[in-house]
Amino acid sequence: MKRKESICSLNDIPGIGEKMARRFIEHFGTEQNALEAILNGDVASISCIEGVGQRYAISLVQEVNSRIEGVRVQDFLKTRESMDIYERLLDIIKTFAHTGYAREKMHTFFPYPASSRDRIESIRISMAQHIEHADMLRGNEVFLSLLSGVKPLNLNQKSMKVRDRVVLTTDPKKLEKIKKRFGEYVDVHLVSSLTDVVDSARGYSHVITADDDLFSCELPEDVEVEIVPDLEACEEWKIVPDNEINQVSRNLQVIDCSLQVTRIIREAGMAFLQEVDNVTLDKLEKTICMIDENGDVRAGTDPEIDRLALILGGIDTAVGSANTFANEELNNALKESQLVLSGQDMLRMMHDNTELQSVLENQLRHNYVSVVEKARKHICTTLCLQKKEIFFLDNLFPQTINHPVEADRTQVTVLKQYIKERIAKRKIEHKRQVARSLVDMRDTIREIVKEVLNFDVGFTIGCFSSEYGLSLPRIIEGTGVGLKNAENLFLRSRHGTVVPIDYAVGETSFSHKQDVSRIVLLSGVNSGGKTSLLELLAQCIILAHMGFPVPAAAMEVGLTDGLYYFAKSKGTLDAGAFETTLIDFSVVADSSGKIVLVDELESITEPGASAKIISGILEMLSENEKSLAVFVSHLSGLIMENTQSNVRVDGIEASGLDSDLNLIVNRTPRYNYVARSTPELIVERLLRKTSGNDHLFYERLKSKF
Ligand SMILES: Nc1ncnc2c1ncn2[C@@H]1O[C@H](COP(=O)(O)OP(=O)(O)OP(=O)(O)O)[C@@H](O)[C@H]1O
Repeated sequence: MKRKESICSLNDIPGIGEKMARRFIEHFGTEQNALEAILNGDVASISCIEGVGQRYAISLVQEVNSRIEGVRVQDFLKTRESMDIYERLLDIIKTFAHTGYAREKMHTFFPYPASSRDRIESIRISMAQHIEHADMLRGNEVFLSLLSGVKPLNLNQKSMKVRDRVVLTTDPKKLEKIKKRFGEYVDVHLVSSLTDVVDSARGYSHVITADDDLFSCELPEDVEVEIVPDLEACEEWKIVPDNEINQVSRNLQVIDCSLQVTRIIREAGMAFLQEVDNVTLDKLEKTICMIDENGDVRAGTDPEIDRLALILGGIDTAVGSANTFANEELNNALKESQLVLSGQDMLRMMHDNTELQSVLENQLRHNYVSVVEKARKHICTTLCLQKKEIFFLDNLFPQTINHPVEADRTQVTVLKQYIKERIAKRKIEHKRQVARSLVDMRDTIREIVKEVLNFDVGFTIGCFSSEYGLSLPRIIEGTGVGLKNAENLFLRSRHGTVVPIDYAVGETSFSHKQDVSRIVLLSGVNSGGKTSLLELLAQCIILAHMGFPVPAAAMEVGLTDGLYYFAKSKGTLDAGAFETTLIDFSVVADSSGKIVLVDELESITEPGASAKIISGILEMLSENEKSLAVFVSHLSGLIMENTQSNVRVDGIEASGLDSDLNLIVNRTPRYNYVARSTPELIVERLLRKTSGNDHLFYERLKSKF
């Protein structure tokens, strides 16, 4: 086991060089955030950093954990195959995660050796709560879909420059300071005359200044300047509320889902995130409701902005229908118009064209004025215009009579511009309000999202446990493993149902007739379930040492220092590979506590020699009081002939074939019983399934038994 270390900065983490540290800081915003992500095991977020894959992220988090806790994954999982079982277990558990965060964080759970009993105990304590949470909420579809919408906050995006805002100052010294603070987000200009101010201001919808000296002069009516005293020291949300809002708006769905998840957990009666009270949750919900995903003011949250937006959106249509209305009305009036001229009038007109024009115009003016006035009023009522806005339309229709009547587009454009500026100003105020609240709630937001993500970590384990009906094992003193109604998870996830097994090795209260043999040979029928039982033992032992519940109705286990699982080798090995296998096994000779599970080691060489090697290994193991071993073998008789030690032989036996020609197997081993491999049953099955030449072939083989 390694010495415990403390990690206080990215520099303390081996493997993170300067370049990588920069990427971490860029991604997480600050070094503190980056460090927190690593220490919290946020594999999902770390994997998103450019040039960091999931594998690296997992190994980095594991490495840091192992430095802090002084334990590595390999400390308990002593062989590649035990590591494989652990990884296959994780694959099953991970399918119960609702967030990528929890899915990846599962890699930070691993089995601890007996020396880390405190760590195992503390994880075990939290399990009851995880299972309770899962039982209450795993059937709640709304909750599950909200939880799936949560992911780590995206805080690494840089704020965009706001193009329609400018800060003006008359002081070159202030200019530098203001530029330094806000230059990245808004334009900052130096002005020295009223003309400068007007020129600068007209290009922006919002103008801010720190100095009131120059601006006390008379500004044109269309130039509005906001004076913010002590600009260098004022809060950022006043000048660029957009920054604070954008941090939230790009995470809006995540925050909203986290809020709803928090509420549902609490409504289910569970204590969750107690440091954030419901009043704060309400306030946060109200605040985030005021903005949309683009950081804009959400429609429906400010009646004045909504009114102005309606004007902007409806003005073209309203003017269009006013034109139509005016022309129709005028045409109707013209139809009924007649002109009666006196002789004198006629004479005057003959001499002067303008006279004709003025007579005609006088005749029509009354109709024209009343029609265009009606049309103009129609626009004002349709768009609910207010006094100042109506003023822009005073001259919407030309004074001189034109036919067809056409509203003056430039008037409309000026009104639109005015409305746009009003909206921009109003939005600034609205955004400032929102940003100010968000600044206060910045930590709360992080806390909520973080806690919900961590909730899913426990919830994942809880759902896994509830789905498979797992139970927490009882930790006992001494060397032993006992299982009641245990079910191999790999078989269950593949086949759905399996036959539950009772089995015990060593000193447990489940042990058969007080038999406390620690070293066992497991014999039995082909395809009887020996490998599956060995795997089942490994699964339960690994999960128990992780502090997790196990796939058994009950389990007793004495904690051990390491698990050695050796899977079945694929055939007789050549000399080199045989030597390597023996070297692999030499590790079992040390005096540490260990559980050794071995599947058909005999195939490494010829049966006689294998039996001798296996008996030698068993003898060594039996001499170590703290070791426990189960060796699956078809050579139990031969091995027992070669050993002097106290080795028990158990057996899984088949009693025959059922009507469908399947083996009738008792999957639970019989204690102290050498079960035959009964290959004759397989031959029998083939015999009964075939006919003709094949049948004759199997008949011949059968006669040999
Ligand atoms: N407890 C069980 N419940 C249901 N089916 C089981 C159980 N154990 C094993 N099986 C079934 O039996 C098959 C064979 O099991 P397994 O490979 O463990 O047998 P084995 O005894 O190791 O065989 P061999 O001696 O040929 O290596 C499994 O694939 C599985 O389908």
